[in-house]
Amino acid sequence: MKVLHFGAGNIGRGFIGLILYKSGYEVVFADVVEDLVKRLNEEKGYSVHILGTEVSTEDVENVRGVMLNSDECIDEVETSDLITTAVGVNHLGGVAKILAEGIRRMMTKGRCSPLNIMACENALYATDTLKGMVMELLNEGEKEYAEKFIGFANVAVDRIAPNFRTSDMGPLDAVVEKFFEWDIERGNLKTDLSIDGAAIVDRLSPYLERKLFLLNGAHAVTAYMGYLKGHKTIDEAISDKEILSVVKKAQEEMAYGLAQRHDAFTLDELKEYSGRIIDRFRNRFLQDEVTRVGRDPMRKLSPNDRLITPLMQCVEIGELPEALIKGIAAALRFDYEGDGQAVEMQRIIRERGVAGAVEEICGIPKDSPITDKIVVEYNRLVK
Ligand SMILES: NC(=O)c1ccc[n+]([C@@H]2O[C@H](COP(=O)([O-])OP(=O)(O)OC[C@H]3O[C@@H](n4cnc5c(N)ncnc54)[C@H](O)[C@@H]3O)[C@@H](O)[C@H]2O)c1
Ligand SMILES: O=P(O)(O)OC[C@@H](O)[C@@H](O)[C@H](O)[C@H](O)CO
Repeated sequence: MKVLHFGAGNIGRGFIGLILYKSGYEVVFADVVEDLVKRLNEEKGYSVHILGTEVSTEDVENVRGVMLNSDECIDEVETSDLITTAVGVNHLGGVAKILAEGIRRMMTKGRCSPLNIMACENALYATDTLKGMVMELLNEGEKEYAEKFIGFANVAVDRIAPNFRTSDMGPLDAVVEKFFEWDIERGNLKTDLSIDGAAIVDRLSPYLERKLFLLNGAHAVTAYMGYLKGHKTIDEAISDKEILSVVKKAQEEMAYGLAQRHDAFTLDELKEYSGRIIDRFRNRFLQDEVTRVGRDPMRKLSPNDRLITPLMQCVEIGELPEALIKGIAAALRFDYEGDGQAVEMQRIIRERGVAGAVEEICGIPKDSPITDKIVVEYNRLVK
């Protein structure tokens, strides 16, 4: 069994590559960084360091690398049993082009064995997004072939994989926390999957929303408030009592909205889940930077992501989530110069004002009472 995984970054190597290797897959990585691909082919393996109060190491062996836009990569698509991605949702377009070429090649060669594809990105229904992009590139006959043989399954993936490395780690080594969760939507798989530790679920949306809002939404609030107060890492930020109280309150607000929408979890279960997330943020061994967790603020503030979707869910049921709004205001103040989207967002704020930026980035009308509230909080926050 072979998996082609797009994106040999933190989560690609530290989570997806490791789990699939342990489940018996031969792992091939596709990436856009030449040095990384070269190193994967030279070293053929790496270690994953699992850091917490207990420390352990697991090895991944027999790996290879291919460049994204290469004929070799299209061949790997054609001969893979499984394809996964962790490239960042904004980079799925480049992957879609190669997948379309690969599917064309599968069809030409008469391949009749199914292929499952999963986009392991932090976004709502990223695999549906990828499928849409691939289908746009196929003709009618190819689309029919894809519908028959390619399973596009949405997933929720969870494991914190920071940028932190120590000097005794190899250049390909990855760092992760011990906890992980991988939920896969059953209905869109074309063939059974056996991945150690992954759960195949009938209804993915409650799991996906729970993870994206209560973990990633809370993570973002921690990062943006932490950045404003000069904290460098997530564990440092969450140990700040003022930040902790806003993050916990924001989780409560989002959980309330979630519980109204899904009967999969009770409010108490969501509360317990939220508490476990906070404990994970406290992991000081990960040294997870607030600038990594806050990266791409315009993506995180977009209408279908971790902050604005739960905000609008609360508004729909007549609630105005004060703490979440504070987190959103803090996100708008993220001006880290090492982040292209932060720089662009600050340009928009300078040119259009905060309300104009909320309209452009978050999709909330400029003259809405929600925007007014965000602007008030923005003005209250001082760096
Ligand atoms: N790090 C985490 O804790 C974590 C956990 C769960 C999910 N995720 C999600 O996984 C994705 C990757 O995150 P990460 O932290 O590993 O980022 P990362 O920057 O460490 O890795 C991304 C990798 O993708 C490569 N890449 C970019 N565009 C590509 C393309 N078109 N084709 C192939 N490779 C490409 C980059 O060169 C890089 O090696 C994101 O969507 C993120 O939200 C991250
Ligand atoms: O990867 P992003 O930029 O969407 O979000 C940053 C973090 O919240 C994220 O990477 C978490 O560490 C991860 O989702 C944990 O499962």
